[in-house]
Amino acid sequence: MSTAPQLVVHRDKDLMAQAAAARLITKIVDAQAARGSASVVLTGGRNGNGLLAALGTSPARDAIDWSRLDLWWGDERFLPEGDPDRNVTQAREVLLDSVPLDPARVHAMPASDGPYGIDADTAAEAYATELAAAAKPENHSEAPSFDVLLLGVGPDTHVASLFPELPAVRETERMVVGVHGAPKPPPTRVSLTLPAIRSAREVWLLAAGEDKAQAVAIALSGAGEIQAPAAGARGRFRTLWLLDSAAASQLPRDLYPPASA
Ligand SMILES: O=C1O[C@H](COP(=O)(O)O)[C@@H](O)[C@H](O)[C@H]1O
Repeated sequence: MSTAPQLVVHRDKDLMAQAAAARLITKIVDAQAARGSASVVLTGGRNGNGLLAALGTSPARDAIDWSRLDLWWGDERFLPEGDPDRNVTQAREVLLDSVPLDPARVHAMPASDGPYGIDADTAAEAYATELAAAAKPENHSEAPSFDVLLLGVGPDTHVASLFPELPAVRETERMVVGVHGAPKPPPTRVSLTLPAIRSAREVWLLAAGEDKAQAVAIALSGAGEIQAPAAGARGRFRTLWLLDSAAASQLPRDLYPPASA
């Protein structure tokens, strides 16, 4: 199953982050009530970290049972453990170090000084093995059925570390790949692929700011996923674009939804 994108436009990026955080808290609490635990795939970048920071200051964060939450990553900059540019380092700083997570449920992607050495392809294979171990037979996928998979949208329409025209966005079999020659530093990364992204129940794409406006308009106007990877990111039950008004400013009239403040 694949879902048509739904759009929610907020007044500005702070309100977008707070509303997305509130939405995520509800989704996690609901999933824990329905299935005992919840699984969320985190994204890096300004909007992903903005959401986590907003979640950290929300009084409702205590509604989450943090010990029954699995966290995964959509991509990672392939750098040494603790490097300030790693997505997991930034996520720990803005939120993860201040909540009572079960460390065994925090599935960070390998670092370049980790057990798989400096080979991003081997690191990607190891992460794929970890995903497969968490997948259930009824998922019919080599990846778990994540409750929510978050993706920041880059100004060039990249999501996770799937950049336009690079081999990673063309992958149709593997769940995780090493990325080489990324146009945004660092050049070496590890990323979920579109098939892995599409195994999620819900995919939420986050974009705020004028510099994202063109990417949002292109991805939502029928572009192909090889040229505009964000266009290929879809959830099985829901695909939600969470925007601020600046990022929505170049959307064609027929796509622009009423502002939801
Ligand atoms: O490098 C990355 O960029 C994207 C988007 O980041 P942003 O700062 O332009 O919002 C991010 O989602 C991805 O996880 C990250 O590795």
